Amino acid sequence: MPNLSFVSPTRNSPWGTYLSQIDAVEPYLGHLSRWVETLRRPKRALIVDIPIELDNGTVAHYEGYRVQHSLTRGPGKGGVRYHPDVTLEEVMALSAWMTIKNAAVNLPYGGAKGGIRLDPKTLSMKELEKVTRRYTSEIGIIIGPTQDIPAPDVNTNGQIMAWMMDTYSMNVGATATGVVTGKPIPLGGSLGRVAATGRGVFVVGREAMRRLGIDMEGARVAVQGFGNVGSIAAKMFAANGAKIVTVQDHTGTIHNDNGLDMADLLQYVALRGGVEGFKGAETIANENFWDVKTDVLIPAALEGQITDARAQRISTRLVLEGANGPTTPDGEAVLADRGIVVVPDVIANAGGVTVSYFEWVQDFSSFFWTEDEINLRLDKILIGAFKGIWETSEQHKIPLRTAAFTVACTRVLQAREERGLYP
Ligand SMILES: NC(=O)C1=CN([C@@H]2O[C@H](COP(=O)(O)OP(=O)(O)OC[C@H]3O[C@@H](n4cnc5c(N)ncnc54)[C@H](O)[C@@H]3O)[C@@H](O)[C@H]2O)C=CC1
Ligand SMILES: O=C(O)CCC(=O)C(=O)O
Repeated sequence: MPNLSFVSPTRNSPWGTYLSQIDAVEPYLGHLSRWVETLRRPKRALIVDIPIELDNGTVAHYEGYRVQHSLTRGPGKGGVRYHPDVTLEEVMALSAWMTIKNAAVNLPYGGAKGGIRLDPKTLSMKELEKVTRRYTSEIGIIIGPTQDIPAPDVNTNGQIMAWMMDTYSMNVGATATGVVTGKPIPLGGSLGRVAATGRGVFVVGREAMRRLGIDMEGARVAVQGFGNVGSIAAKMFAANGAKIVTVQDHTGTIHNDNGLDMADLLQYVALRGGVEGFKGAETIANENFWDVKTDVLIPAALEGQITDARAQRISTRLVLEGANGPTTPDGEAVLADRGIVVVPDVIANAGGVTVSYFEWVQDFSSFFWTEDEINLRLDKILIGAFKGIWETSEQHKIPLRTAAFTVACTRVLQAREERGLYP
């Protein structure tokens, strides 16, 4: 299985999952399959040591990464994750999924991702700021508004982006708003970016439901992960008539067969940091999340959640991937056998990077759009991209994931071919 000396993926690990997705698309690439090997290796991977002085006076070292999987269609683009389980292999896979996602919605970017192996909940704000600034300086040699543009991902947000933008700007001696997206509005952030990924999950989900004949009104929805992506997707599904029956986050799993009250739950989570203990729902065992009968299941937390064993138990019609890489190859095979449709991450959660692109364009032109303009353009791009992927899936009789990869990899490899190889 290992195709590179510096990682040891397994079949269902993130990079192993990505490689199996590339294997699946290869037969649909025609003469471009000659170039497919470029997709099986990252262009560039940087590992950095991040030493900081903690509040108690001791020195701690953290491991950070920035991987640029592809720069063929434009600058690298993709988020930065803070999590204790972050590894080089995971960041490689996340960066590769950015290449595919950006091409699937036809944004003029390659793909990149970054991360720091740490638990931000154990750090004070001051320590978090130090880690962020040091990490930004260390990766400063490969990022920049026309080179690679980070953004928020798990456990990072507008504040982290503000520190990154400020550090990079200090180092280059000029304010560089375009170096990161997902910034606070006063620093050149875009209206609509915070909600964009969750909004996109809803918009793409609604399109898929329409095609599959699933009524939005009363549809039973379960959501794993109630952070930026999961909470906003859940709110939009509920606002459009669906019933959010089950929500799981890192604190626990709650269930209400009549539908959870989203306004109350959002307020509760904002105050308490998690869903555990929410009144108006029963608490169920975490593993039972996978047994709840639903019409739509939205994994919106981490990779590798839908394993073979869980896929056997899932009772739903549509899996809508808010998270990156939530379904393992073994899990996906079982879902396919059972006739459960999967709308893949590379289109379902592409709303965030699409509005990041709008933010980058607005920063370059110093001309800012209204939220209505942003949402209109976002919906149009996602609906158009999903239509193309759906039609490709019907044309070749292939799953939506392979169809999305066919559209995206064709764009990347066409660009690769036209650029040529020689320096
Ligand atoms: N923020 C963004 O714009 C985008 C995020 N994504 C992906 O969406 C997913 C979620 O990201 P965000 O919402 O931004 O992160 P977040 O940090 O805002 O929220 C993460 C959520 O996952 C939950 N979670 C963590 N570990 C869990 C576990 N073991 N079991 C159940 N729940 C768990 C947390 O409690 C939290 O509710 C990730 O896969 C990320 O890569 C994809 C596209 C864009
Ligand atoms: O907004 C961005 O640039 C990237 C978001 C991201 O990391 C993702 O789509 O997974």
